[in-house]
Amino acid sequence: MVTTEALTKRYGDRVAVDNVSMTVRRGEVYGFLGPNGAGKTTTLRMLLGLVRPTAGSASILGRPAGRPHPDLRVGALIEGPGFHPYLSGRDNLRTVARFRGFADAEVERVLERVDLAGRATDKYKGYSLGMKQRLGVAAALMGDPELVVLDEPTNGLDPAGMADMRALVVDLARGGQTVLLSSHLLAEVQEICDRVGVINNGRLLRESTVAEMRGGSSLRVRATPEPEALAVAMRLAGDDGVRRTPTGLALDLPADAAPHVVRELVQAGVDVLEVTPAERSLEEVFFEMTTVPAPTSVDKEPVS
Ligand SMILES: Nc1ncnc2c1ncn2[C@@H]1O[C@H](COP(=O)(O)OP(=O)(O)OP(=O)(O)O)[C@@H](O)[C@H]1O
Repeated sequence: MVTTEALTKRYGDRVAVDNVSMTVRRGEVYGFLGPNGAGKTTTLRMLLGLVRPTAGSASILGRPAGRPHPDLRVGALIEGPGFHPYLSGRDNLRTVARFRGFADAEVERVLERVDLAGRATDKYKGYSLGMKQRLGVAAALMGDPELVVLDEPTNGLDPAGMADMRALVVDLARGGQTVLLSSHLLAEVQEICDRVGVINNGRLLRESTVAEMRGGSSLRVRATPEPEALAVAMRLAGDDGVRRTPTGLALDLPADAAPHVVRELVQAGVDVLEVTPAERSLEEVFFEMTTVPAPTSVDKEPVS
């Protein structure tokens, strides 16, 4: 649905997007993940033809990015919706629909889709932030696009608004739409995305499925006495497959190995207090990828 090759955008000396090559596949929810200023919005703007790349190329639904085409079924919400405060949600969407050549029936369809039909006659200025954002998504959904691009769709929303937006994204994907969304929220991406591209300082650090990004699962074991437990753990998971943690041992074994581990520990006379399957969160992985080693004391400014 989307591919970019060495896509780059410079603003003067500043490189906002640096050699980004990414792929979004049909039917997936792709999370473009990175901290503020990482280059997410600039990349999305280039895909939509709102900003011209300095170098590299991008294609969207098989066509070069940035060239409008009547068959190009792409809907987008970039950097918050711009609606008229004194018009109702419905009238705002009707204005958009007229401009884009859609019938009023399409307005009703998208209002239903984002669960705003019941509040469609309320003025936009009276909407909650979550409703405003959903109205923006409704505008993006006109014409039933194959690809929906959403820039930080949950930014600034309260927990209920975030949950509504996440549910809406999952619902779009279930309905067959491909969703490309940006976010700085790892938990959110972990929850709703199939694949993730991690961007920092303009560079794409990694692109993979959420499961691949998090790596294999491990088993957390609390058992006593620990030296005996450690010996059994190393026999089962290998010398490199066991780590000591503040609460016990972490074994690089899948969750379904738990019964076997428990049996072996008990047979060795070890008391098993707890065995829990654990996966690394995307957050842990992200920090591993993006953390720059702290400067040594020699590099530090003298304290005055
Ligand atoms: N029009 C512009 N002129 C100059 N610099 C820009 C412009 N647009 C973006 N930048 C810079 O490019 C970098 C990437 O910005 P971008 O908005 O793409 O990041 P982002 O990941 O979307 O972050 P945020 O979540 O804060 O929007 C930032 O350093 C930003 O200051």
